[in-house]
Amino acid sequence: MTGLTVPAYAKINLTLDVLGKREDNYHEVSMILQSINLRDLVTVSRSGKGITIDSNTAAIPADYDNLAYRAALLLKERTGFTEGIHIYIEKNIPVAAGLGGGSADAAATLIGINYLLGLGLTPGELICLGKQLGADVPFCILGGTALVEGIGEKLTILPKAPTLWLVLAKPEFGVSTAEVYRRFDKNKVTERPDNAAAVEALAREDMELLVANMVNVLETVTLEHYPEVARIKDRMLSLGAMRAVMCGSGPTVMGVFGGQKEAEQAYVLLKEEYPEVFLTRTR
Ligand SMILES: C[C@](O)(CO)[C@H](O)COP(=O)(O)OP(=O)(O)OC[C@H]1O[C@@H](n2ccc(N)nc2=O)[C@H](O)[C@@H]1O
Ligand SMILES: Nc1ncnc2c1ncn2[C@@H]1O[C@H](COP(=O)(O)OP(=O)(O)OP(=O)(O)O)[C@@H](O)[C@H]1O
Repeated sequence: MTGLTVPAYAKINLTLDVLGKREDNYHEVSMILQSINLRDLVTVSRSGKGITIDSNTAAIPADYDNLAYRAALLLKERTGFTEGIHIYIEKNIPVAAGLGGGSADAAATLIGINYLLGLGLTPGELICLGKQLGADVPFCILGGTALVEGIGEKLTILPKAPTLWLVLAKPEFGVSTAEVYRRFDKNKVTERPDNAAAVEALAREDMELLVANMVNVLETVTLEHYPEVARIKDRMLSLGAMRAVMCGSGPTVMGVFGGQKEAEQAYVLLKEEYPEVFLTRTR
C-alpha cells in the first residue's frame, strides 16, 4: 500500500469583517487568514475499491459526512480516477472550534490524492474544487497569510506574518458556523477591523500595528450567546496577552503573546482551566 501523508494546518483569523449578506444567505467577508502550526495529518493511500475513511477519533464522521471524504469524491468525479483510495485522519485540531479543521483535512485530501495518483491538477484547479466544499477550503489549499474575500474564494497572497506566539483555549462546547452567521446583525457591530491597515502592517513587518488591528466582528454573536468565550478573552488578557481574539465563528479564543516564554507561562496556567488548550505559533 503506497501512502502519502499531508499536514493539514489549522487557520486563525487575524481579522474578520462581514460586509453584507448575499441572496443565497452566504455573507460577503473580508478577512486575513493565517496558517498556524497546529495540524492534523491526512494520509491517503491506494487501497481496495472506492473511497474509505477512518481516523483516530469518534468526534468526526467516518463516511460521506466527513469533508475529506467529500473532497476525494469530488476529485474522483472531476478526473474519473478509478483507483481505490483510503483516507486516514490523525485528528489534533479541535472540532467545531473555529479553526477550520474540516476544511484543512479536505484541502490536504485534494492535494494528497492529486499528488499520489499524478492527476496533474494545478493549484488553481484544486482551489476551484475546494470552493465547492466549503468557504475556508480555498485558503487551506493556499496556506500562509492571505486576504480572503467574496465568501472565501477570492484570495490575495500577503507578506508572511511575523512569528506570533499564540495560546488557544477552547471551552467544552462547539459552535455551529451556520448558526453564528444566521444570527449576525451588522447593527450590533461596534468595532470593525481596518484590513487596509493590517495589510500595511504585514508589508512593513509592523507587529504592533498588526496586533492593534486584530478584530473579529463575529464576536458580537458568539460572545452574546456564550459568555464563557468573553471570560476566556478576559483571562488571556489578565495573563499578559497583547490581544485576545476569537477564532472564526468560535468558540476558541487565541491570546497573542509577546514571546515564546510569555506564551508558555500562560499555557501552563490555562491548561488547568480549560479542556483544550494549545501552545502554537504562526507559520
Ligand atoms: C467563519 C469562517 O471560518 C472564517 O474563516 C468562515 O467564514 C466559514 O467557513 P466554513 O466553515 O468553511 O464555511 P462553510 O462550511 O462553507 O459554511 C458554513 C455555513 O456558514 C455560513 N457562511 C459561511 C461562509 C460565509 N462567507 N458566509 C456564510 O454565511 C453559511 O450559512 C454556511 O452554510
Ligand atoms: N474532517 C473533519 N474534521 C472536523 N470536522 C469535520 C470533518 N468532516 C466533517 N466535520 C464536521 O464539520 C463540523 C465542523 O467542524 P470543523 O472542525 O471543521 O469546524 P470549524 O473549525 O468551526 O470550521 P470553520 O472554522 O471552517 O467554520 C463538525 O460538526 C464535524 O462533525
